[in-house]
Amino acid sequence: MNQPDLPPLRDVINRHGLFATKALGQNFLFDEQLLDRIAAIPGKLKGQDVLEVGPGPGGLTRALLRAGANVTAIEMDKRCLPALAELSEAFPGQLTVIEGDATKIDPATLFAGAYHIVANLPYNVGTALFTGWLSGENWPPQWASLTLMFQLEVAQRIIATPADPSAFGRLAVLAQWRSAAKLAMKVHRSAFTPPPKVMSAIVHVTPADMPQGVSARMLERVTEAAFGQRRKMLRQSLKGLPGALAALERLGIDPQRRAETLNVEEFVAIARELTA
Ligand SMILES: C[S@@+](CC[C@H](N)C(=O)[O-])C[C@H]1O[C@@H](n2cnc3c(N)ncnc32)[C@H](O)[C@@H]1O
Repeated sequence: MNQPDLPPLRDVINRHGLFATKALGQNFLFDEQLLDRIAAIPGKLKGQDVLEVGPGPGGLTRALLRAGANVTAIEMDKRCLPALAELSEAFPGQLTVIEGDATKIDPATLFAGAYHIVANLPYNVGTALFTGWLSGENWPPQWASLTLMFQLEVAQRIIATPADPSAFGRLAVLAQWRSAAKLAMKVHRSAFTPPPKVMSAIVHVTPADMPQGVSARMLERVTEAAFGQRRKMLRQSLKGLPGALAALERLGIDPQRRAETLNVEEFVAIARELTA
């Protein structure tokens, strides 16, 4: 496919005066090879719908458009809109830009069918968006995959198992009980302008089967209680959740264990026992 000639991203930034703003979590990526590798993580995107949160000057957006995706991008920073309009012109009919706050827009209202979410997320809202996309009783979700940049430490919490007790917690259970979550790529801090203080990583998540007979809300209540007091034994941390101690007994789970020693399946089993 013929690709349009695009100016280097640094020129775009300079021409539009897009100096990075810390309050908006702006750390831009300029390395187009790296951006193409990120856009390849979800698999073939030709003709597929993609939601991008926070396109900024459009580095990742270009890569997604080059891969043939139809991109809907939500950006809060008005200053970026002229640069994104140029991209729209370069890839006719492939890019729709919505000016707004992604935390206030339900992606389901933007797409008729399945879509992928790909984003170099603003760190200040990344975890909230991620947990929102993974929550709710309806499963499978309308999104077909999530490909998201996080601080490395957050990425490690998402993919953690009880073998890594300091990282394993609510985020891991939420990301793994009905999805497959993997660390797709580590990204060095020097790849960003300006470089953030910490390293980053891209997590790739695809929906899996939802275990039968378990309410998502109940699982959240169990993990909230258990990890809310993670140093305490379950018999203490789950005491306030009606029926939880009896459920542990029925399941043969030792109430003297601590939350971080339970695997995802055990959390699911407890929530199932408590789901009416
Ligand atoms: C880490 S930068 C990534 C920029 C670009 N995608 C890249 O990879 O170079 C995050 C972007 O998200 C935007 N942003 C921050 N909060 C947002 C929100 N609540 N809704 C939509 N965009 C937001 C910022 O303005 C910024 O452009």
